[in-house]
Amino acid sequence: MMGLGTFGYPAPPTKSKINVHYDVPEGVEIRGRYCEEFAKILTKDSLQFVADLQREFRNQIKYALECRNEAKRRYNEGGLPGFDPATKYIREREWTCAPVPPAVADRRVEITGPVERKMIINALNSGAKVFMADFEDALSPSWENLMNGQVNLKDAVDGTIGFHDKARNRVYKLNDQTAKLFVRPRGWHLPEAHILIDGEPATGCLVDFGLYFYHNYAAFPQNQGEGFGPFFYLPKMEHSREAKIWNYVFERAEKMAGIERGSIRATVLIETLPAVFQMDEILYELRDHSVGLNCGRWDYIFSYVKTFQAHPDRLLPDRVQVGMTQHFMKSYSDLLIRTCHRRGVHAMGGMAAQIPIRDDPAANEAALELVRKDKLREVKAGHDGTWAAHPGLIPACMEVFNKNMGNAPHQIQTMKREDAANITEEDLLQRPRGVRTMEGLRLNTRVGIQYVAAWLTGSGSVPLYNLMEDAATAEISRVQNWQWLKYEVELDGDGLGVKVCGDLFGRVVDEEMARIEREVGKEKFRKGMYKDACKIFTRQCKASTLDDFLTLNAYNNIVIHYPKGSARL
Ligand SMILES: CC(=O)SCCNC(=O)CCNC(=O)[C@H](O)C(C)(C)COP(=O)(O)OP(=O)(O)OC[C@H]1O[C@@H](n2cnc3c(N)ncnc32)[C@H](O)[C@@H]1OP(=O)(O)O
Ligand SMILES: O=CC(=O)O
Ligand SMILES: [Mg+2]
Repeated sequence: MMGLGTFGYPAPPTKSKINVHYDVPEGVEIRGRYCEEFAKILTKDSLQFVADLQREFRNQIKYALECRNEAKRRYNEGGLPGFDPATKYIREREWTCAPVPPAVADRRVEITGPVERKMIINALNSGAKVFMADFEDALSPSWENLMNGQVNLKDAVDGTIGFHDKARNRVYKLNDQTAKLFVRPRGWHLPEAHILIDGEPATGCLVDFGLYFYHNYAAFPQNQGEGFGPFFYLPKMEHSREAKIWNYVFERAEKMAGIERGSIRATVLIETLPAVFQMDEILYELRDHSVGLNCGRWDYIFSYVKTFQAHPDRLLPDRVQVGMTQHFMKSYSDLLIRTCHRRGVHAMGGMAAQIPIRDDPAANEAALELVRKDKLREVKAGHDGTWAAHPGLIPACMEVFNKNMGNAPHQIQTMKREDAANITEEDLLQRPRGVRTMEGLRLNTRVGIQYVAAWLTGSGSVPLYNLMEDAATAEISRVQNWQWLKYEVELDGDGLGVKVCGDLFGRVVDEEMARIEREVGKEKFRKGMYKDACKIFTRQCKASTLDDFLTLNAYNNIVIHYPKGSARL
């Protein structure tokens, strides 16, 4: 029989259960490993709920994704994203979203992290107001990670989650006071290849949402939401039609659960360039279920490159130079604040990528100072809260927000930012300023390869060179390399005047692989997946047509079907 690890954490697979199957409703097939703990999540009823969502919304999802392709075609033919004249009435009329639920009125500092058991406990205990548990940028979506994540979240909502780190003989349990939980499902574009519905891979986010909602809607409002919830973050949308689907999904879920309409609340990440022109429209679609927007700054930068992939006049400078003070980034954050506050909901700031540096106090202080500066800019601009990547950063972020917001839970009424009403399409699209360097190319390459290597082995967020790296930051590295190679840009920032070409990139890849091997050590390099990662990353950087998503392209590498060896996607 499958044993259980300490505190109910599923133990590694044993042979005896390989041929045991999940009890599934008609039309549903599970191709992921069987585990008794997973079976408590993958019940017939919860799978029926996921299948119902899939059947009801699959055509709308397909259509929304086709519309993304259609928009891409327009941008590739020289078009620019902009405000939609057809929905001017939504932008111009006065209306507000439903009032913010009391449980999450104060969100001044939010911590994010993957749905890993120990990290969930640490994050909930971190002193942050909110924990965003991530099935997305911070998670490698392997079957094990996803299903363990569902087990962990259910225990977290029930308040029973615990963990025993045997190696360090350390026991983890929840404090009396914990952060409020938000969950971020995957984006619309990612399939779940281990669950087939009517012969097709399920939509990843419907699996994440459906299973989590089904198992937690009853306990959440009582334990976490003060009558509301569950709460969600929604990633990577490009248009309000995608928000409309989420709104239908929420209504459908509320109906199934017999809970009041508007119980579910979600914050939408504005992290694609097209979406910045749809902020009112997105809030409008979700007005009964909204609790704000968030500046997903890293994916936003990635999206700028992707949207302008056929516009060689809009190339990015080195990644490190594309910060929030670039005019297009500042305009995006200001307009987001104005839009949210006008509609009565939170305008959340984004993630500073710095993390604590344990072995170098001076470097640590410098990193902390960068975080403080970033958070000060956010709170003064009018953001109601911000993101931190690590528990060690919570006190510094909290101090900045406390000093500037005092006891007020948010700035919705006090920072209207009417001045931002004049922000134009040109402001939002303005070319970023800066230079390109060989070191920029090298850094992109060694970060990108190491991130993919981690992702292939199950880690979706990693510390690299004292920064947090996740799928969004890695995407910037990938598409920037692609863009520079495609347009053979001149590296104009280091006085060398070298042009990026295939030969140069090949040499950079070889040298950076050698550097990675030196840095991580021969043993780890040999055992890790650096060579596979290098293949995937360089292929994507050199592709004649830009892949839409690094993780979509790499996904087949982490799909493990049972019985082993059966066909993948
Ligand atoms: C662009 C975006 O989408 S941003 C949002 C998505 N990205 C993220 O959420 C990244 C979140 N952050 C992380 O994953 C981690 O901080 C990393 C991977 C960057 C660094 O993690 P580590 O190498 O484990 O850091 P470190 O060794 O300093 O951790 C110290 C302790 O803090 C814990 N910790 C670190 N980050 C977090 C976190 N975000 N949430 C909870 N606990 C955390 C560690 O588990 C460890 O706990 P322990 O002392 O009990 O063992
Ligand atoms: O999800 C957040 C981002 O910055 O991307
Ligand atoms: Mg993101």
